[in-house]
Amino acid sequence: RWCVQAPCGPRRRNNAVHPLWKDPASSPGGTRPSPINIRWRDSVYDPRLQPLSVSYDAASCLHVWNTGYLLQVEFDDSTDWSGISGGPLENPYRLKQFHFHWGAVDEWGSEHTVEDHAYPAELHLVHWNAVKYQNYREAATGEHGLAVIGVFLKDSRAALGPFQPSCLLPTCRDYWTYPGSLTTPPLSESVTWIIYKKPIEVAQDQLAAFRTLLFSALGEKEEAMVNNYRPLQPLMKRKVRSSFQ
Ligand SMILES: NS(=O)(=O)c1ccc(NCc2ccco2)cc1
Ligand SMILES: [Zn+2]
Repeated sequence: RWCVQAPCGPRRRNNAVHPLWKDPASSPGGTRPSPINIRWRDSVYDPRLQPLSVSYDAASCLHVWNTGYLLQVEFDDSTDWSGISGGPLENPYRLKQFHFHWGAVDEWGSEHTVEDHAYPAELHLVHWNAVKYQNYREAATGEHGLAVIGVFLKDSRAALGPFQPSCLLPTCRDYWTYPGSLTTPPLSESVTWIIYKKPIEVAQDQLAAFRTLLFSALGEKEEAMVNNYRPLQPLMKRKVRSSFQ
C-alpha cells in the first residue's frame, strides 16, 4: 500500500481545502496556461508531426510517494534510461516522474477535457530537456524545458497493469499537442503538452484506491485526496495541433 498520508510538509490550517487547488482559474500574467478544453474546431491536423518515440525502462523506477496533493512515481534521470523523442519535440526528453490527478467521482477528475468531456483521472508522464538543461529543476521553469504526456483514464472492468510506464500508454498513439504550463505551482509556462486521444482503461477499484489517499498529514484531521485538478484555463492565442486527421 502506498504511504497514505502526505509527508509532514509545511503546516496547513486544519480542514482547509488544499491551498493549491484554490488557485484562481486565471494565471495572472500568463499567456499559455494549462489545462485546457480540447475542441476539434480549435485544432488543426499537422502532417509534419512525427510519431512520438517512447522508450521506458521500468528498472529506472525509484519510488512511489504521496506528495501532499497527488500520487507520484519518481525515476532515475541520471542517464537516458527512459525518455521520449520525435513528435513535436526538437530534442530527446528524459522521464523524471509520472503522477495522477483524479476526482471524487467518475464524472470528473481529469485536468484536460475533450469537447467538455472530463475523464475520472489523468496520468501525466513528465520529461525534461536534458540537451538544453543540466537538471530537471532548471528545465521545469525554462523555455522548451518540459514535455508532459497526458493520458486519460476511464473506468472499466479491465485492470491496469503494474505501474510500468510503458503499459500506461494507449495502443492508439494519436495525440494532440499544444504549448502550455505546469498545472501546479510554480505554473511555469515551460511545457510542450502531448495528450493522447484515446484513454486507457482502469478497474473501478484502482480509481477507488486513489481516493483513499489523503491530503492531510499524520495527526491532522483526515482530508481525502480527491479533485486534485486545476480548473480549465483559456486557450488564448494558441493552436492545438493533432497528429491525426
Ligand atoms: N501537473 S503537471 O504535469 O503540469 C506538472 C509537472 C511537473 C511539475 N513540477 C513542479 C516542479 C517545479 C520545479 C520542480 O518541480 C508540476 C506540475
Ligand atoms: Zn499533472
